[in-house]
Amino acid sequence: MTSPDDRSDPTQEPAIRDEILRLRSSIDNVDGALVYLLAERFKFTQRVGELKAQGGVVPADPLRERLQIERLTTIALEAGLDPAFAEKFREFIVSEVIRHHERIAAEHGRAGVLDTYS
Ligand SMILES: C=C(O[C@@H]1C=C(C(=O)O)C=C[C@H]1O)C(=O)O
Repeated sequence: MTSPDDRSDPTQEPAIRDEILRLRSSIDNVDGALVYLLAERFKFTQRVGELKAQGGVVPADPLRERLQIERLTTIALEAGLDPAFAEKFREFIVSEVIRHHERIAAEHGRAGVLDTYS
């Protein structure tokens, strides 16, 4: 099977080129897995957002986030990943989730107003 990276030929030296292309194929697999995992994570957080809106719970949960940071810092250190990078990545995703939850809460609020007057 060809990978999109086969079109980008990094060098004429066959041994080096072949290893880079093999590595890129594995990188493509990891990137694909990350996208699938993120899609699954957003499905779960979407449902949490709906439940929070129903239950009148605010979107952000700083205590839960502190526990996530502690846990992910430990895992990053064990895995040999820079924990500062792991935290930047977590924060990037969670801030997007909170934006989604704010939107769900606003929509829920509007639906509530419509219910009241319908
Ligand atoms: C998903 C939640 O809402 C927010 C998003 C979080 C996340 O994406 O992991 C964690 C805590 C909250 O700030 C939650 O409370 O579990």
